[in-house]
Amino acid sequence: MWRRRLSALLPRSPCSSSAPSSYQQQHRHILLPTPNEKPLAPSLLRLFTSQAGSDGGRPFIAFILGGPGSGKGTQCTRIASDFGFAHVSAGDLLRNEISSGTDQGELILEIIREGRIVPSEITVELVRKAIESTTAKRVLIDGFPRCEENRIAFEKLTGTEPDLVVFFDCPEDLMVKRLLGRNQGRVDDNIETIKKRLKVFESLNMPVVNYYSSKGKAHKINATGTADEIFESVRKLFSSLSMQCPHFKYNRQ
Ligand SMILES: Nc1ncnc2c1ncn2[C@@H]1O[C@H](COP(=O)(O)OP(=O)(O)OP(=O)(O)O)[C@@H](O)[C@H]1O
Ligand SMILES: O=c1ccn([C@@H]2O[C@H](COP(=O)(O)O)[C@@H](O)[C@H]2O)c(=O)[nH]1
Ligand SMILES: [Mg+2]
Repeated sequence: MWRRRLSALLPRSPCSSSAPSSYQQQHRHILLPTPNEKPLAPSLLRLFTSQAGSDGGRPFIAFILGGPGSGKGTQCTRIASDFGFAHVSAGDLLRNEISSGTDQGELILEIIREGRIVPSEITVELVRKAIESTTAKRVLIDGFPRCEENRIAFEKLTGTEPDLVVFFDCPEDLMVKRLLGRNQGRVDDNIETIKKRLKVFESLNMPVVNYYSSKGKAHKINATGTADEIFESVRKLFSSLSMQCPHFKYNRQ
């Protein structure tokens, strides 16, 4: 199931930047709010009573989405530690390819430097391998899918959809401030590339968030405030899953 040929499955339209689609405009309003210890909506509850994460099946998969600098990586580290998830960062997988000097490393570096999206053939395969090689029962996929083409390619190749999508909602000015202060030597943390990444986020990443919202899978988290404050909302969301869903057991093994 995880090993279908990706090139045959890719949709025709590439992940290229464009103005927000009418689909995007129409669906922005339907994100689910963060639960405040309230019961999950029936549509979400159905998702979490599936067999994902149970013995013998595939792991429980959560896509973690949000703009550049919205705090995905920061929050994923905490979720992984408190709720027993493996943390797969698509950006880190791509950066590993660059530092390993693989054939595709140079192409990936050029694309990341320009704030564009790496072809699905490359990223989906890296993400698939990472999921397949983990023994964890719960996996966070941080920063993927980046566009509808990525999403469709992943779903076709793996024959699966995420069980949960978390969207970190953050104003642009705050994201820019955080990125400029990150100081990790990333080639894309400069104002020119950041502006491009923000455009790509609006035009190509948001349609993915909106797609999963329309399917009742996406939870929006307010990503302003301190990392501790944001994690409090995150903790409520993941705790509510564990209370209501028999297959989402997060006690450390
Ligand atoms: N709530 C917060 N308040 C202040 N700074 C934060 C907060 N969350 C994260 N940061 C800092 O902002 C920077 C970006 O955070 P992080 O790397 O988690 O974002 P990201 O969404 O993973 O970004 P990217 O998409 O570029 O990988 C980091 O330096 C991080 O320490
Ligand atoms: O699925 C993905 C994930 C990332 N990229 C490229 O990498 C950079 C950095 O990603 P971060 O998640 O911010 O670490 C991103 O701007 C893209 O250029 C990608 O193409 N596809
Ligand atoms: Mg990150």
